[in-house]
Amino acid sequence: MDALTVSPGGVLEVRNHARKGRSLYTSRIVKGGEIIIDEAPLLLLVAPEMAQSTCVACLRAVGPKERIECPVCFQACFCSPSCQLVAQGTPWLHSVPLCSAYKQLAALGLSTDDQAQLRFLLHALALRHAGTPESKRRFAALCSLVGEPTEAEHSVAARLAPYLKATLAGLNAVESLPLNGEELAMLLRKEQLNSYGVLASQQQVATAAVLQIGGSGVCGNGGGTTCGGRVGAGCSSNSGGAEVPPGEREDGERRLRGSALYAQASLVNHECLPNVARFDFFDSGRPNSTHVTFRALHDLPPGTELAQSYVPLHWGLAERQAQCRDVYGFDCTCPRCQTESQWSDDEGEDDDESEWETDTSNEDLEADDAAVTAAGEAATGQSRDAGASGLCGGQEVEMQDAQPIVCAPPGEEGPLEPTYLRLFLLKYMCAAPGCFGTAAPVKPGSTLLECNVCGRTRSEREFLREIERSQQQQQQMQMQLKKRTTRPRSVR
Ligand SMILES: C[S@@+](CC[C@H](N)C(=O)[O-])C[C@H]1O[C@@H](n2cnc3c(N)ncnc32)[C@H](O)[C@@H]1O
Repeated sequence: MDALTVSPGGVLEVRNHARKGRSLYTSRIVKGGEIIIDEAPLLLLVAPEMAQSTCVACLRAVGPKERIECPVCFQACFCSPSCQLVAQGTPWLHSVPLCSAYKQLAALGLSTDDQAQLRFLLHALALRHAGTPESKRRFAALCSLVGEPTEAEHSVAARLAPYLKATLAGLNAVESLPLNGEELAMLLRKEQLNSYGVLASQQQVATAAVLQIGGSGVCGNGGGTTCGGRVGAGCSSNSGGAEVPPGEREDGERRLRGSALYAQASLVNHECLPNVARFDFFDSGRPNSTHVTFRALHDLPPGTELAQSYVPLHWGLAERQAQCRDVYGFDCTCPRCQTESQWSDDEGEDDDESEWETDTSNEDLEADDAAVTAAGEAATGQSRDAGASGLCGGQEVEMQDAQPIVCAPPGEEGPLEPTYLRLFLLKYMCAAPGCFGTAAPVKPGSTLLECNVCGRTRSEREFLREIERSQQQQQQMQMQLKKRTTRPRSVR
């Protein structure tokens, strides 16, 4: 496979994957914890229901005391005078034509979902209309993202076109803008497939709860990844470590403050067991706070395809597959799905109690248990036979003294070893109650993992305690199974 392009730092290449389209591959060894993408956005969009608490220039969450409301349209706010200046002076942020379009839009009394889609179209068209080298570059990058419109986008585009025309009066350029349905539908599809949802901060969620702000600015349980800003994609945020994860709603969905589109980050495909995690820093106050970064979960050899999960790691097989199919338009056949679809078949047979009463079940559990023990020992270097090999991902891997468990996926083909899957989820899924973010090493070589949703860190020692707890649960299950298997059949 020839590389289509090579990233400036030479770490990544774009290649075509037969099934997934374009994809990013490592071109050298990448260490776990290394940042392999650090990229500025093409477009930032604030969710209409968060317009009073999210800076339209940098997507920072702002409290009522510090926010500066747009004195013209009252439909946007800024976190500082400098952001106000930047937004008003940038054609695709909040320049006079967009401000005027926002004002017109607010007067139409549309649903927040329609407003969100119209705002996206307005910003995309403002990019196209601005005609500066920078806006042309951004619009070309937006058009190069994947996304052939479906019937759904065609009908939404046809329905929204008259409203768009009405609100565009402020751009003074209705004639020169591409208002044909095909182009609008294409833009909508590209946003659906490629935008990243940005989680609301805790304060925004609390305020929204008090004001009972509804709307569609949510994503399925914070999943997302990359894509499907309004509904699905990569909702991650480092807005603080709290009991209730930022952005979480009672119904388990996470509220979004907005979404962002990135050129390179949009090329990262999906696997249900990712090897990178996305981190964002909108509330950090640091330079480049709108950049998205991707960190490797573990060491990646050259030629590894980058994979993020478009859905939260804790989602079940059926939910994950439905989201991939319905939102992103593909059937996920990744190793985790293959493995869990076999489990589902087995589970279907569990209704027959005799299945549980075979000795094989116990043997399987004991084998798993031994593997977890071996991996756990290897993780601390406690193995009695240091340097011996242990079971990980169905592969024999060399366990070295005091090395953390590094379970690199065993390749695309075939299902995974259940123990590998269990260890992977224990290691990389945030352990904070109800969070379900993805954890990656804080820096190359570190064994401290940081969650990309709540920001909590977990040491290797804490991870080992998780393994122990998991083992204890398994042992309890075994005891229960043994009790059942020793029951005389006649008393069933
Ligand atoms: C954000 S884009 C990723 C980059 C895309 N492959 C491209 O060529 O631009 C998301 C789209 O990539 C494809 N894709 C991502 N992960 C996939 C997977 N595991 N299997 C099949 N297609 C996948 C789907 O078409 C999906 O809608």
